[in-house]
Amino acid sequence: MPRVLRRRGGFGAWARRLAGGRAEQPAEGHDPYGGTAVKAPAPYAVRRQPETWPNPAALLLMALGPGPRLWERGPGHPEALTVRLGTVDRPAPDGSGLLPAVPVTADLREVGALGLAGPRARLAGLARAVLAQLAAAHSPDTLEIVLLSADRARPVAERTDEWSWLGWLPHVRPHHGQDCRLLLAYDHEQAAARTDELLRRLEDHRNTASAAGPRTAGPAGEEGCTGPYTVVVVDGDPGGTSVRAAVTRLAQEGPRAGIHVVCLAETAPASAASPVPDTYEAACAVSPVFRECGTVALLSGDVATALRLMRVAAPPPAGGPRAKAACRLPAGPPLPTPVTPGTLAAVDAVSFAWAERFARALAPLRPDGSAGNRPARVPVPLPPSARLLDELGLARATPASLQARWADAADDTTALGGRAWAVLGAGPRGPVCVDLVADGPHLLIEGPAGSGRTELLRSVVASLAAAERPDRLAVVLVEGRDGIGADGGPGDGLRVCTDVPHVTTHLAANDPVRMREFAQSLSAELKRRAELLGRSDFAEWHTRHTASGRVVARRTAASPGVPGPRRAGTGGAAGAAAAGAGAADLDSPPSSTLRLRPGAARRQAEVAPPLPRLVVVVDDLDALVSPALGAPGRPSAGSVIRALEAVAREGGRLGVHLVAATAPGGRTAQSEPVRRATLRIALDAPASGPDEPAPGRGRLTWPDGRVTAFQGGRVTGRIPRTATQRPTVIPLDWQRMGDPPARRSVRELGNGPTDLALLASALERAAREVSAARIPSLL
Ligand SMILES: Nc1ncnc2c1ncn2[C@@H]1O[C@H](COP(=O)(O)OP(=O)(O)OP(=O)(O)O)[C@@H](O)[C@H]1O
Repeated sequence: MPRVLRRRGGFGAWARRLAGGRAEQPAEGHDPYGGTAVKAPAPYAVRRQPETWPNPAALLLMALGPGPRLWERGPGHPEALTVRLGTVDRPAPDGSGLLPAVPVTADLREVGALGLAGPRARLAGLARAVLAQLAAAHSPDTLEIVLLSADRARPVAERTDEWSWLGWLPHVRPHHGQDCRLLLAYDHEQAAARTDELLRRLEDHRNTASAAGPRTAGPAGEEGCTGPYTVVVVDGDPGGTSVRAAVTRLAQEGPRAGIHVVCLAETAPASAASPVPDTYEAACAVSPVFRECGTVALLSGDVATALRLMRVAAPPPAGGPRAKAACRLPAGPPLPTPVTPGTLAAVDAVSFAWAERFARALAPLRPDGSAGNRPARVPVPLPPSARLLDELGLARATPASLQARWADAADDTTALGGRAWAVLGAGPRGPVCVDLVADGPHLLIEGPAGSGRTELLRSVVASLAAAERPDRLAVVLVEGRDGIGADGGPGDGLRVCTDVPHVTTHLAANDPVRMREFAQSLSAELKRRAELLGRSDFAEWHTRHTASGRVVARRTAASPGVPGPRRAGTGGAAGAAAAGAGAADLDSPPSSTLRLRPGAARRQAEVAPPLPRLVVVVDDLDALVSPALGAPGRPSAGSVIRALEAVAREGGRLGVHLVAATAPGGRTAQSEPVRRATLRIALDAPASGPDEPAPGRGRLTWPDGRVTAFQGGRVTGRIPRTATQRPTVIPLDWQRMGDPPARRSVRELGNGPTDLALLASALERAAREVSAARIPSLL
């Protein structure tokens, strides 16, 4: 037992340790290793409560449990990114003797980048101890770890063997869309890919920060970053000139964006034979990034079990002390040097076996925090394709999950007239969702042929339906072009959406009589709404009528054996409204050409509410504005356009939204639906090639001018094989884990139903469960 423990063991000593303060510095002026004796402010805390920084034994227990302290430090935690590097015995503040093994720590947020140097075996042990602490204290949501071990001075097999334990940590998985299986780099290409990803993040952070305006300065004069964090382990020389420059930039600017470099350099231990300045220069020669570290720890002593932790600063020139930053200027001759003597401690180091056991214990664990508690997602490159159901969070679209969403919408007092949320696809920070009520009322999709306009309209219909029940939101489909096939396949325009229970009407521009009838019905519906609302707008009317409890028609549950709720009143929309929700609110119904959907009228029991939201979805608007010569719908296209123009003008107040897709430019540019769209999407021309994204790539411009790029969610694809429960077994090759995953096209399950068909069937069952009344058709 160490002498100090024998002398000061027991509870008394433990209590005194808890009351500890800062580390004592060795006497100024005497430096057995020959460093420049500059009096430094105590750079690293030897702080209170040593248990804040658990020792390796406690760490392993945290992982194996897993113990309650696992991942205890969230973003912005006062001890976030603070690691213990060793321990020191020091006098108790009350002079009662020595406090044994008081932790010596470094806070990466304070030091920016941390350098560790020493003989390989001990250096690896220290690095393992540091990374294990970080992984135990921070969840993978809060911290990701990136390894760059591409130094060709050592054989790759040696490097992969040494770091193979790290690959088990959940923190090295690419959670932000990085193009690899694990955030590891063992060769130049992988190192370049990892640093490019991090530099993009840095850039994005800078853009976000400059958009947000000046911020308060955090520790070390940096803008405080409250996570998520990235620790980049740079083992030796990171590689060629470009990667070296990138890592240097990350070490300098990264801390502002929560990116911290931990640089490892293999050197002889600092000793009388290799004084501190020589060891430091040797480390800088091994890895140029070492010079960028704000604090360095040099292993020292004959067997390298001691550690010298030193702040790095410019040597004091004749004129007086200089700021550390000054010596980074290319013109400034003085190079940074560690401020000796620093703190001398006994090093923390763990074995490979310890680290592998620890990492494998963490491997199967995932944070269970609700999405709301998680740190903001960092922006990621857009995926080459996206599946709408995944973006909707409905990978398993069940009636129960849809009912839960509808119930949530019903409780939403800010969406009294019904939610109109449309998820477009995957964006840089998760799903991109527009709210036609708050950001609309109208949405325009422009794009050249084949850019995915029709598919995006289908996704809009599907996601609107997932967000609100069919008696509170109805959808009307209009195909501007007459080119609809008869097989009902995915290339079949908007017809594939007609199984969604919210869809009341489907019009194709191929029958002038029906088109004219539709135009009249739509105009009459606008008129009916205007009369019903009087001077109030849609939201006011719903506020009033929700307060008086008269809006949603309640109905008795369907008796067993009676076919579900595909039914409505027989008197047209206005008649149904009058019967359902208080005829006193209605003036005499306007002359109406509304007719029920064929086969929909079965029973009088359920009555549609009078004023659901209505979304008119129009594909190929340009073909309606300028119909081709000889197009069958040409004679009546004008009447449909006039009705759509009325929707564009007056729909916002009446709870009627327009979602239209068109080719850009031409005569449509002057039409009301285009001019009045507050939300605008521009889709890119389709491109072919293995690295090109699928159609549906575009940019959404919000009403305030912000632009969000997204990859449109596909909804007519078939369930991917990866969505099934079958495990995949692949050989583990650490060296290749940093490569982009093999690009295999997503194999879809044979001839199964499309995602849209699956969703439509779940929507239909959910509608039946909640006894949703059917909104009458416009035709
Ligand atoms: N988000 C998407 N993800 C994957 N594939 C898509 C996506 N959107 C569209 N596609 C595919 O691209 C092709 C063209 O799509 P779509 O018909 O929607 O384009 P469009 O702009 O309406 O063009 P057109 O009017 O000429 O048909 C289709 O084969 C469709 O399956």
